[in-house]
Amino acid sequence: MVLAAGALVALAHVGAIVAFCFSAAQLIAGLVDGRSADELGGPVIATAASVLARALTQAALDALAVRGAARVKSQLRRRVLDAVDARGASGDRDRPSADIATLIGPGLDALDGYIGRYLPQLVLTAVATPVVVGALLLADAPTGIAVVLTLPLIPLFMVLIGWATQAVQRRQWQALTTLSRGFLEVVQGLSTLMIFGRQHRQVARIDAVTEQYRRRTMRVLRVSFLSSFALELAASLSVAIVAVSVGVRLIDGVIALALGLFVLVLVPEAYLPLRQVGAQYHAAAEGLAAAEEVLDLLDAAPTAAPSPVSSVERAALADETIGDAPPPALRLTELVVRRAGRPVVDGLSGAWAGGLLLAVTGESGVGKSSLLAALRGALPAEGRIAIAGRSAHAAELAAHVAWAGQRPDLTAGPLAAVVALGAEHPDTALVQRALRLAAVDDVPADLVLGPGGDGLSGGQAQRVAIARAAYRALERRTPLVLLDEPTSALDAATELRVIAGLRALAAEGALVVVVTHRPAVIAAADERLDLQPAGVPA
Ligand SMILES: Nc1ncnc2c1ncn2[C@@H]1O[C@H](COP(=O)(O)OP(=O)(O)OP(=O)(O)O)[C@@H](O)[C@H]1O
Repeated sequence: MVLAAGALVALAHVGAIVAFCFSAAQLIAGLVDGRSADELGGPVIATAASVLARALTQAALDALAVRGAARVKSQLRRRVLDAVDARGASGDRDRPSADIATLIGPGLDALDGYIGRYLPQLVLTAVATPVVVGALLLADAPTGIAVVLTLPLIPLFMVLIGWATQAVQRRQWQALTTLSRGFLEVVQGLSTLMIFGRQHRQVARIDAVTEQYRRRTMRVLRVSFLSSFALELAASLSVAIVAVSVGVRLIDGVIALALGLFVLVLVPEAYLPLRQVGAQYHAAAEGLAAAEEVLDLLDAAPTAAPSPVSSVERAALADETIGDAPPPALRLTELVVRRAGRPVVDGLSGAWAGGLLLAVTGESGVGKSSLLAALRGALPAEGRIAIAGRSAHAAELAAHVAWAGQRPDLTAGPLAAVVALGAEHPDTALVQRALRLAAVDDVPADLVLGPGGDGLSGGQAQRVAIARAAYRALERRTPLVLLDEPTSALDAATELRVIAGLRALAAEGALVVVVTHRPAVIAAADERLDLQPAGVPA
């Protein structure tokens, strides 16, 4: 759509250029012939009008290009974010988050060059070159033929230069990615590095990567300048050939002055769009390297929301309405959860009623957090997950679940807003209740948390995260509450108070699933699910 509009405006633009060359040639020839001011009035007005039209159409072309680039970038950003979201907690060890941040930040910004300048220039060239060459052939066949013969030199140079450019641009892009990855790693691990007194070593590492990036950028600039020079040279030589032929024929009196001038002014316009395509190619190459990565990332993303339902389970999809007994809050049938292709939960089945505290135990790395991730729809799983008697697809699970992960991951803001995260109108009484259930009585109610829950101790942050899950569970009446090692940072007395709170939460009707290594939580649980390493019989 934008491209079609661009082609129309480009046609008007090239029309203005031809009109300008024609009227300017008429004007100059008229002046040389000593025509009167009255006779020259027409060409003056035509020249002024064509200059104005040229400027206006150029502005319109620029505006269309900027709008098109903004639209494509925002669509691509949204799709990349959706793709990252769809990967869920499965993570991607081949593509760290710093790479993704570079990709959707400076990477997609580099697409400006491709979409905002290169593509419009390509459209302009496709429209302008045939029109200008056609006009030249009509006006003066020998010049037209000379242009037709020399014009292919430019794309030839462009292809040769393009190969060299693409390689250096790609290496520059890789250097930028390495630089941001290294920088993010250092920033993330700065406190650890300082404890071990290794922070200064990182300076040299960042220095080295920055230096590499600088050298690669200079190489890109060198190639860019050299290629612009080569293209200019090719175009100038071609124009010179035509100019000499027109000059000789003017002296011989074979063509009129007005026609000769028209042809001479118009000839560079035949080469200009192609030359600019070459120049814009450099701006485009960096964006293309980024675009390739974006497309790779989108290709690698799961196309549809992963379904937890295997084909053999389709028959069992009907809602559970056996007798009058309430369906279990959670029923798992042959659940398989994979990490990096390897099943960590392999064929887990079971049913648990609401109102219970269920402790999920097992050795470190056995797959407890992965199970919770599957239950909240953040990790694709095979088999069947039924919540309150209804089979739930991965995309629906989050709505039935309240969750607190191993890390509190608190947001900044007043305590009540952090606890009532996502609620449009926080219920103050419910916030108080959630804070009591999570034993958060040592934090002032009016405390304003900094980024990442700054201002709280580790144990306090953990309890505020439990309160946040409790608020959601109470407000939305979620059948499932999932907590991943909620008491790992607590002293024994506080842990007992939190356990009492979790039991009270369960008494409201939810199934409270707690991943834990703590004996006190295991002892207080109504049921225990002890996960075994995949492949080992339970
Ligand atoms: N993002 C990931 N990509 C690939 N494999 C992963 C990823 N996260 C975890 N794993 C692997 O999956 C397995 C299960 O991890 P999980 O975090 O579920 O274990 P866990 O039982 O919760 O461990 P812990 O008690 O130590 O928290 C581990 O072997 C781990 O190496």
